[in-house]
Amino acid sequence: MPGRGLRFLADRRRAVLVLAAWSLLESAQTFLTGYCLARALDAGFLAGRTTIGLAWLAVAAAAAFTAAPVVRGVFTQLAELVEPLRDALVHRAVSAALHRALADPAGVDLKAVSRLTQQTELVRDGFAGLVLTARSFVFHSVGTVAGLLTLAPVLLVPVLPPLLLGLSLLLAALRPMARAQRVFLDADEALADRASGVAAGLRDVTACGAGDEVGARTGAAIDAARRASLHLARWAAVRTLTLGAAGQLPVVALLSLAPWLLRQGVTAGELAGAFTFLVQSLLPALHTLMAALGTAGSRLLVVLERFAREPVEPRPQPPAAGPPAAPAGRVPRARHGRTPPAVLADGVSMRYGPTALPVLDGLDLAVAQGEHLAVVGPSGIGKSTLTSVLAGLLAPDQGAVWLGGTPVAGRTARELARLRVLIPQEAYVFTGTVLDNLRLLDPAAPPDRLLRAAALLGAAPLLAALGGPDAVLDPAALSQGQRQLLALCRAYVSPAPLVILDEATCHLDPAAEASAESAFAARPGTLIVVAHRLSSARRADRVLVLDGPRTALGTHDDLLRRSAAYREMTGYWSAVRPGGGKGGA
Ligand SMILES: Nc1ncnc2c1ncn2[C@@H]1O[C@H](COP(=O)(O)OP(=O)(O)OP(=O)(O)O)[C@@H](O)[C@H]1O
Repeated sequence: MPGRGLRFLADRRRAVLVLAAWSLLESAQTFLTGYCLARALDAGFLAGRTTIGLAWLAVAAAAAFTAAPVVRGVFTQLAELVEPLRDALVHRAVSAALHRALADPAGVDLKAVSRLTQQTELVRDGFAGLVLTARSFVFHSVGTVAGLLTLAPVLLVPVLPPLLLGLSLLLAALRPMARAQRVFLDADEALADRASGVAAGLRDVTACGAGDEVGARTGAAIDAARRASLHLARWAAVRTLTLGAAGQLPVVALLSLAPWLLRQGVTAGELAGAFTFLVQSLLPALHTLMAALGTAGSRLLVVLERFAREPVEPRPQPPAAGPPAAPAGRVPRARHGRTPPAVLADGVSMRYGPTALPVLDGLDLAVAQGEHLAVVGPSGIGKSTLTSVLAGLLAPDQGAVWLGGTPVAGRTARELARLRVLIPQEAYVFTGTVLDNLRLLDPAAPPDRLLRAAALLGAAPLLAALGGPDAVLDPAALSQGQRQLLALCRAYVSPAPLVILDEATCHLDPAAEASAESAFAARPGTLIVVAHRLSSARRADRVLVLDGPRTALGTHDDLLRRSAAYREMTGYWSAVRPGGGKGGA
């Protein structure tokens, strides 16, 4: 990074030199301010020659009047340095976003917007601030040292040692300060990612009964952010100490050694001039430099690192989730026998408010152990509401639900997790290894079982693309389909006998969806799928058509004969996509 920075400045040598020339004029001003005051006192006012004193002050005032053109010159040259940097960053951010979009057309790179706007502006402001303050400090120091040397070289004795000590301390603290800032930003981002991941997958987390586990992981992220923030605050204190050493100590030393300096032949005017150099020029310049280094500097470093990490070449495309090598054949399923049904809903009604129309109105449903049921219906009719009620996430206003003969009412999240697993559309994936993600619902599951499940569900190529089972996942880097595949693997190995997929395959392509559903159908247990493609409904043993008063239950062929709602729906699906899809893949 420093190498690239130097190369950037070397390419703009002319702007740097002109900026240095303007800055030299600024240090001449610094020099004149203290020097004229010393002469005004010694040769003028203290010698009883008021006119000469006033004349020296007039020279200092004239020097101050040149400040405006100097500042204008400085800022013009600063723009010559800063704007090309901004253009280069925008170019880089756009290229990276386009390449990312080409690599994953379904993915939405929200960070690109931040890089284009906020992060680019952060770099621009931070870089401009640093150049401005660093340059100002260097030239004010040159002006101060030149002034002290001209007035009386012995004045450097109290000033130079604390100044050099403070600056060395600051230089030594820069790296650890930047590290602390980087750790803080990383921890902060990790916390934000985790919080947004949990928020997006809250239904998944609740449905899985993984609240404690996710709470512990989120708590750990909060602790890490708190520790990083404290560490950063300690370095801010060190920065203040270095400011004290470099800026205030020379003033204290100058005042303390004043009697000795007077004995060395330093005049009162020279002492006042030296004091002016320190208090009016060096100290403010040092103060702004420290502030810029402490805040803008470390932020700049971190944001620039982000830009540098961003690939501007197309990334290798992760393989699409393909079908598993050989989906196992259907396990023979017990039909309604003496065993209790896997799912029994008895007169279930559900409305979202006292005055709202019921979404479910006296629904009766029995799903046999081992059965595969598809639920279809127009958007907003209540399919997700039904899955939530069956999974025990929503308590019905009337009626009751039993899973395998156990009433769901009053069960804890852990108890429910043993009875069923519900995978919604928004899959929850967290920063952790691939295996940790897969065994969220069964922490004791051996790795080979997890990998077998992944292979069955067609997720093996994805796992390989992610870097293997022990690779650490970045949830933000995963597409919706990839997240869904991981959540499906997790559900597959769950010990729950009932799996409910609420459009949990909607981001997979039809082939991947078919193999995932076949794998679930072959899994011992019962499967309920909210279908969003005709093909998905056709694969099921029975189909529940949710459509208010036209609600019907039967096999695909049976429903085609007797349910107008089902015929309309299949007609719509076929018209939208002859292959049977409703879209969304
Ligand atoms: N938390 C809620 N509060 C109030 N109304 C809700 C809530 N959740 C769902 N609804 C309403 O209940 C109805 C059924 O919603 P639900 O999500 O169950 O339908 P859906 O068939 O799954 O829809 P889609 O296919 O679009 O996902 C809709 O009118 C919806 O607006």
